[in-house]
Amino acid sequence: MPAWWGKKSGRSKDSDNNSSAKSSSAKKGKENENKVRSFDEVLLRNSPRNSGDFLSPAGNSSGFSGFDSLDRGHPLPRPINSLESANDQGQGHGPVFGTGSGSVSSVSSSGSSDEHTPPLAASRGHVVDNRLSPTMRSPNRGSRTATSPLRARLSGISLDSSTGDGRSECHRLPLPPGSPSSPSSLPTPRSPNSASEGSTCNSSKWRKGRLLGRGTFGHVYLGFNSENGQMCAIKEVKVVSDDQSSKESLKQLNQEITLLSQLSHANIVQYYGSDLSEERLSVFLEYVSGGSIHKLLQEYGAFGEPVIQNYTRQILSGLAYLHGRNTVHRDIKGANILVDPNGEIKLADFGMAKHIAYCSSMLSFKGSPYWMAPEVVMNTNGYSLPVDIWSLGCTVLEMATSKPPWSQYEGVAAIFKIGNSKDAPEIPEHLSADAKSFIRLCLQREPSARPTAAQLLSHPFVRNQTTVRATNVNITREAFPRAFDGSRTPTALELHPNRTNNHPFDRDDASSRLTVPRNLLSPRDNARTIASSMPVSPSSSPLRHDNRSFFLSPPHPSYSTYVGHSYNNDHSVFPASRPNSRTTIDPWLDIPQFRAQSPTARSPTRIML
Ligand SMILES: Nc1ncnc2c1ncn2[C@@H]1O[C@H](COP(=O)(O)OP(=O)(O)OP(=O)(O)O)[C@@H](O)[C@H]1O
Repeated sequence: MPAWWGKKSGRSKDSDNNSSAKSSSAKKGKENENKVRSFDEVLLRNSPRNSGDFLSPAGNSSGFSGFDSLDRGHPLPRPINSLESANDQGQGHGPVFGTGSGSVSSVSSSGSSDEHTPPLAASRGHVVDNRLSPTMRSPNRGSRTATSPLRARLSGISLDSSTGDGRSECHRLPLPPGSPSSPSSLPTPRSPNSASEGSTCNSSKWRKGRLLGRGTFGHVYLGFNSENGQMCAIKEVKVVSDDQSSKESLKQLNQEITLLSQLSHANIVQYYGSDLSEERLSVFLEYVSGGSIHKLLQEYGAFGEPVIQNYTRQILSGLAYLHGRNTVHRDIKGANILVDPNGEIKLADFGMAKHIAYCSSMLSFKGSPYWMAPEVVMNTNGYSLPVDIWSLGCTVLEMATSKPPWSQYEGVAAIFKIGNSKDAPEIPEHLSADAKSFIRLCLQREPSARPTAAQLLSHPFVRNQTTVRATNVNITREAFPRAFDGSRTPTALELHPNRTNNHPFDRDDASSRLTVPRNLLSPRDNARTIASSMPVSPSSSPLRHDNRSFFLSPPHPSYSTYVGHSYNNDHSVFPASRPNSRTTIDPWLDIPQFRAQSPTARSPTRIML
């Protein structure tokens, strides 16, 4: 039985609260407690029952684990000043944080990420100070100041702007370029105090516009600032205190806030601020108008290889930055990667992301099945940053074919295929040798065999700058291909005539082979070897266990339909006997009714345990 299953099923509110109580004496001050409570009060006030639903047996008013994890947090590594380190190899563009300590990560040393959700970053009294607008970005982004919401709280500053009449508190939002108080005109990195003093209700200037998209945990709207003409994306979750789904959504969004507020990179969607009212939690993000890769694939079909190369390189750049901060995204897929009109890629949806502090692996079962790494599915030894590399490989295949690997199988069957079979996903013949090599490297079943994001940035498939620039021009000029045109993909030699074969990934160079890890030399053979050592018994699959508490999120209704059988403790439908029961599956088909279901309704494709 995979270790995670027993762990999850053994988890209780009590244990959460107990562990919370233990560490709280060491870490939590009275003021933090009060602030944590203040959010619970919002929940409780909104509860029709206003009962003790959110009270732990110990009398702790912790609504859900996300709000009391101050007790359990671990310091994040001090961010690197991007002025020193920014480059395209995944280094930061650089927030400068106010202090070097006191921050809290979302993962504890216990390795059970679910139990360690960060405190509500947007809880009352939190003034967000990350005011950079997209238009204000410059390569020198290290000069910006991003004040972590949590830092403000830990600094002991009361920024509580609650009016007591149900109005929301306000958080600083992007100001217009050239504004006297825009970041560029700020004399120095602002102290939390100055943030407090300068707090004005900018969020009221943002007017909610049309719906941009819906996710599992909320809706995303266009935001327009009628005073300065700026736009942003507003991600919203309703606060309904007695609703499990709402609590889960808030927890998720809170997690996203905590992580995003500490990131700043050209290929990661920029966090601007957040706003908590009696009714909803809103997160203000950089608006990326081109939509997701998934949407582009739906509209225009599979991408040509130069576009895939270009996008992959940018995704890698964002991942290298993220991984450099010991943070794993855990849900890399086309639907979570946005594209701006210039072809610039932005990683989005950090609801699943986790910071890995003191543990080298995690033991929860989260992600989107088709892009999920084998170690996540099997999860006997935990998993870490390489799960994103696997998902990247799946995303490259998705861009090349407009479908994720194993999309011919229904969700549970796909999971079985990923976790329990020896098969490698099919790689389209039309791709170049470099592309195939890149995908194989990512899709190695043994996580430690996968190169890191930073290493992959040197792979010939993505490393040629000229090609990237040329591709960007093409994207601007021709938008996206109607469909993959079947034309011959230029060979690596044609693309890189001056390339010298002196890199570890250059498979033809005999001398370089000597310095390359064995697992990088022959990825296919290696994957086969590794795959053959994977557990293949269905009995070891998480899918086989009773008392399952995971749920799947919407976008793959074929999965949902199937899951309808498999999540009601009916193990007779285990996919081993089902993979061929439906031959044509559209993994993208959207079934709106699933959106209305709570995560505990066990419908969707995203899995959380
Ligand atoms: N910054 C943004 N700019 C433009 N559109 C966005 C932005 N963020 C999200 N969207 C749109 O909203 C949709 C849902 O957003 P997102 O995936 O972040 O929500 P979610 O609830 O976390 O979704 P998921 O189901 O993947 O968890 C996206 O697919 C995209 O179309």
